[in-house]
Amino acid sequence: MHVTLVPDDVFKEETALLRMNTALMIQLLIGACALQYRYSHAAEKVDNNETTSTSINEEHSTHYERGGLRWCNLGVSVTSCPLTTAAMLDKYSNAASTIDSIYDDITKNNDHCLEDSSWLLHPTSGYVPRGSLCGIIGPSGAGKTTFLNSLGGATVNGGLHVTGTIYYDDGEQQQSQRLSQQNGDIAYLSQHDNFFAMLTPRETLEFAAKLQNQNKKIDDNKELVEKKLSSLGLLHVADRRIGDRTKLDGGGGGGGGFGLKKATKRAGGGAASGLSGGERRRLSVALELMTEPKIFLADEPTTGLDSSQAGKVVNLISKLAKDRNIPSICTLHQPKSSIWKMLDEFILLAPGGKMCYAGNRNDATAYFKEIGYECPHDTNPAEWFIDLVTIDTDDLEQGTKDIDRINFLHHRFLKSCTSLHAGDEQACLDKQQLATNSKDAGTDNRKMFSISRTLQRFGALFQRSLRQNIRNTRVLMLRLGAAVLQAKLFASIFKSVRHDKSLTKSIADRVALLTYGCINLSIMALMKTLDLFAKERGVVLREQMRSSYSSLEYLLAKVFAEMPLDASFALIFASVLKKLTGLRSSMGTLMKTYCLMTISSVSLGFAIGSIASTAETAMALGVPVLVILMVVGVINPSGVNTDEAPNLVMEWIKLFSPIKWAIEALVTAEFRGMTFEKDRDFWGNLKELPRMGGLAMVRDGDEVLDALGLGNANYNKIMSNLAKLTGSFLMFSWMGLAFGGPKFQQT
Ligand SMILES: Nc1ncnc2c1ncn2[C@@H]1O[C@H](COP(=O)(O)OP(=O)(O)OP(=O)(O)O)[C@@H](O)[C@H]1O
Repeated sequence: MHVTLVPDDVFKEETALLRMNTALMIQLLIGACALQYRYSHAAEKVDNNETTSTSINEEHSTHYERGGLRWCNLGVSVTSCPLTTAAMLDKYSNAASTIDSIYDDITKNNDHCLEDSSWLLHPTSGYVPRGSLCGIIGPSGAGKTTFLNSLGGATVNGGLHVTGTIYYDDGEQQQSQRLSQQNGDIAYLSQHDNFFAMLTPRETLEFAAKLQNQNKKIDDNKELVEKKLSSLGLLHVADRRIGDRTKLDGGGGGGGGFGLKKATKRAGGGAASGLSGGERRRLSVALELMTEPKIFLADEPTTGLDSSQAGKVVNLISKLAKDRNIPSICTLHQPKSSIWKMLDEFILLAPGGKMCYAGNRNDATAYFKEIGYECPHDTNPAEWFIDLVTIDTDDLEQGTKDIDRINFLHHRFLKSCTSLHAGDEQACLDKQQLATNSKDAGTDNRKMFSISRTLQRFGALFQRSLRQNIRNTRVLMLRLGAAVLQAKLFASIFKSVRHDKSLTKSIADRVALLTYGCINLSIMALMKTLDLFAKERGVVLREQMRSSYSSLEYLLAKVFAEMPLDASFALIFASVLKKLTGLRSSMGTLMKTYCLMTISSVSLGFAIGSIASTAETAMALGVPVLVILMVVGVINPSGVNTDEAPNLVMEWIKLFSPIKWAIEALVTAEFRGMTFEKDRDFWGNLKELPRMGGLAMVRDGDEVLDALGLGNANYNKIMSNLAKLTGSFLMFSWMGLAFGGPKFQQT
């Protein structure tokens, strides 16, 4: 999103214009001491059949001096609809057009745009002054998040069309400036808190400080982190692991690894198993404030909190709006009266994103009273307003009445906004030009390449990834136990593969043993990677939206932090298997092959995770892919019929199976050059020969390989192919991360 800082003088000129054009500005002199939008009580006779009506008087001069966030004709539609608020006003009024012919033309050429169903957010213009907290309220599905996303440039490309322009006026500077989330100008607190569960709040903030304030010295960043922890009341949990709220144990893991013992001890030992909902929200706020944002947006910051925690969070956002003198806007679900009173401004949205009010909270009740909807004394105004714009979907007759009422309120709101007149539309268009011209301003210095900064970012990412992996001691112990137990289990199932058993009797079992080892390790590596990757996705998307680091830096950090750990379980599995069985391959060969195959499976997990948007999609994609690669990778134990023409599709899919390459490598190493014992008499030796399928009557290891279709196979070549496949998966992962993530719409 481009939010443009508009010079003071532009607004001052506009103010003068509006003063001249609007008779109602006389009211401004009376209310000059007020610092907010005001809804004038002065009656204005409008349509013939209407009684008195108020209009929303924007105290332009006062507001413009304070500066703030302003949007012009901001709308979100499902098809491209270049309509303006004025055209919308015309639609509802059904009266003779008072707007420029240009808008008439637009309307005529876009009939579908006049349909309510085309809009998720009907185009409107509005303003939130600096230093104020504005709440967006409305029934579920009204379009609150849609509106907030369009303000914050967080509307994902694909399907939806955002039109209009957004400006930021800081009330002081004279230069136009481009604002964006990438530059840290817009803080956007999303509905869900996403963190690395194994990190502490202090580490989480230090990581953000390192990446977002790369120009600052380490000590300055540390000081900043301490300040944030203190100001947001998080000092007492600063060294406690954040934990995962989706798990019953609040984060799992016994603690102890990589500095965690110290962290847990300081936080009060075993009781410290995760942050509460309120603490997590405050940590999210702290993360958004690591830069100096000029706008603070929050999507349902009170979701999942009890009323006391919810009040604290809204109070915090209100305080930061005032302390920093920035506009703060948050969507709120049924705010209780204490939260309602904290709001300076509020926006009422009806279904379809029809704005029915935007302005000062104190003046709202008077405005609605004037138009015939007086809030009863004993009712929370927030509830009353939400009820006004709620459609009864169970009762058809009542539903129709509700829709009529909403259309009336929406129309009156559009009509009351003096800033929506044609002259102002032109001002919007002028500023749109200004925004376009100033696109090059404000280069994001984090994007600039420098080796030291790249290393700094890589270091921070590596450390975070390592901590996340190594601190989950419970999972690590489980994986270690599984590696040892599975090796023991396989050894006991395939008893014939023992030192003291006949070699010739164990041919088929050897193939099966090596194959199961591959399948087992591959499943473990892939599933763990998909799970972790998907859990990190929310955090990474947020950080990438800020251009905190490149996809390559993130991927490399993960590769270096996670792969050695994953490979170590393969080493343990291979060593136990070698110890307990009579496999002919050396310990080194088993370790090398199982390790590379595990790394390849992890890379496959990265590749799938990079294109999956959620954990569910990753699993839904990962499991069938793994099954297919497993089925095509396993060698048919009854031998390969080389007379039959191979299925080309199958052969092509096989190339992408780490399991196939690993099995072939292990089988080749196991059987190449193997000779069978021949110390029995002729009949004894004959009796010992395998008699199963393609392996029947083979006389040495090379014949086994011939029977399995690996007569010309070379261990080193297969390993090199497996390494190349791993590289390809990593390359694909990088491309998936770099190009596959959501793209956001510019307004
Ligand atoms: N990409 C999309 N394509 C089509 N319709 C969408 C899309 N995203 C959201 N909607 C619809 O837009 C409407 C507004 O959604 P939005 O999430 O903004 O509502 P909300 O007021 O925030 O709701 P809630 O309070 O329940 O979170 C809903 O009817 C929703 O189904």
